[in-house]
Amino acid sequence: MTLHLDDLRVRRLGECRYDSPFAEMLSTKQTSPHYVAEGDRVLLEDTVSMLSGHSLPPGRVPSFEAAGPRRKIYFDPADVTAGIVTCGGLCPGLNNVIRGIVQELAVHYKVKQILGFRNGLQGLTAAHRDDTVELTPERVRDIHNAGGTILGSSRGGQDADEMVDSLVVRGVDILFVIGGDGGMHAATFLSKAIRERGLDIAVIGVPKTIDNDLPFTDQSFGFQSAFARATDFISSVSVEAAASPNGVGIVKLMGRHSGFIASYAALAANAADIVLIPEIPFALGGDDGLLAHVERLVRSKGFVVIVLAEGAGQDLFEKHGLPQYNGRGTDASGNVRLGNIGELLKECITAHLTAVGLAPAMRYIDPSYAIRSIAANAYDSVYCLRLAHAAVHAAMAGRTDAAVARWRRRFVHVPLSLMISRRNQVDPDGDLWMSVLETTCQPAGFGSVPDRGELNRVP
Ligand SMILES: Nc1ncnc2c1ncn2[C@@H]1O[C@H](COP(=O)(O)OP(=O)(O)O)[C@@H](O)[C@H]1O
Ligand SMILES: O=P(O)(O)OC[C@H]1O[C@](O)(COP(=O)(O)O)[C@@H](O)[C@@H]1O
Ligand SMILES: [Mg+2]
Repeated sequence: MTLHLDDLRVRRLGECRYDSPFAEMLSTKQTSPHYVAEGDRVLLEDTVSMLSGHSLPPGRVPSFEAAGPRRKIYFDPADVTAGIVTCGGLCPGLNNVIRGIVQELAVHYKVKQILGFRNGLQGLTAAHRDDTVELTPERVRDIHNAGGTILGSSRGGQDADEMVDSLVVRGVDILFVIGGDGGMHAATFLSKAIRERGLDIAVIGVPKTIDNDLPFTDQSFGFQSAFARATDFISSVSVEAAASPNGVGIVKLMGRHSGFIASYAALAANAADIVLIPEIPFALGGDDGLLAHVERLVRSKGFVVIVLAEGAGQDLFEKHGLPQYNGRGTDASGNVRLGNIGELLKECITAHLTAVGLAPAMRYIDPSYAIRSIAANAYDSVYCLRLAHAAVHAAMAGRTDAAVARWRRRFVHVPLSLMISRRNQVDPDGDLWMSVLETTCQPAGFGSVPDRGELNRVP
């Protein structure tokens, strides 16, 4: 997908006429290695070859608007009611983002009111719109010390027009949607409905997901805390496997379509022999298949440690006639329910090793919810706070239909249309996967497999 400068422009509700509380602080600021001034832009691409491929003057090269406070703002803070909603699966740092948004809005902009909608987008339906939480600095003071979200979250479809009605009824001028790919889709549809009705409401997304599968953001918040926690489980399983005759340790981690958690956790633990991710299909049988490799490792080193993402090997269920582990339909938000690849591997590896006289000591764990329900670590706490500040500045300056993100270490505004335009996945030809191969010493592939494009097609 070739992107042009115009694809990266963010929508504005109108002219900024009010003085910003940050005007004085900004009066002397200009772009420096550590600051991108208002009006300057952040490059989409960062290699000489990609830049020279455009043959465009610098001002026309694809770039994002820099996030941050503006000298002039769109909304009169004294009249602003803001709303916050958290959607989808839990992720470390949700409370940090809520707290950061509330503090920035209340302390610096001194807005009129901040409402927390409960239990995800369900809170924006007619039946639940009046059951909001009044968010004040006092109410959010300690929430960042806990995982989860004080607002609650949910999956499940809601009608965009009904949600816009709720915003109108509750007098909301700015809505912050903290969500993953689903939440960003919902925010896009909300924005569209708002535009079609000619309403003056800003919608700003804050991209959230432990899967790190959202595009145009270096890493989504909470990802680092989540994979750090996953690392502990890999280390435990590896100790168990190493201490058992023919030990086989398997850790199944989250990651529906993207193997970032599995890859990073495996690198951090530096104890896995095999990493399996959705982006790289694999075969079980044959001399160059997964089972033969596992057998070789058990024979040569005495044990094997496998880290896998839940979305890996989804093509194997049909192929091996194992319908009992097959995924069934979709969840309430339309996400495909996956087959349990961990159980499938556990069964196939046990059967194979037993058949060749190496009956294994199987150590299988699935710590999925244990890694995403924790509080944010120090790094993510800083990141969440800065994203929250960026989200508030964007909204107060009348930006809408946009998300805030960190891109190439700078904070930027990304149109929501781009946030939902594709999925971020581990590139089998990229340097992250190369590091995984270098660390695990696993072969580049296991057996002959279906075409990658077929498997990873974005639905
Ligand atoms: N394509 C879509 N269009 C509109 N709303 C969506 C879409 N996908 C998901 N949603 C809504 O967004 C919310 C969050 O989506 P979900 O997939 O559960 O989590 P996440 O935001 O973490 O990806 C849900 O309430 C869901 O109904
Ligand atoms: O059991 P749940 O709540 O449906 O969540 C499972 C899914 O949530 C995730 O943790 C994150 O997904 P989202 O960020 O899109 O909500 C996935 O890795 C996992 O498949
Ligand atoms: Mg999602």
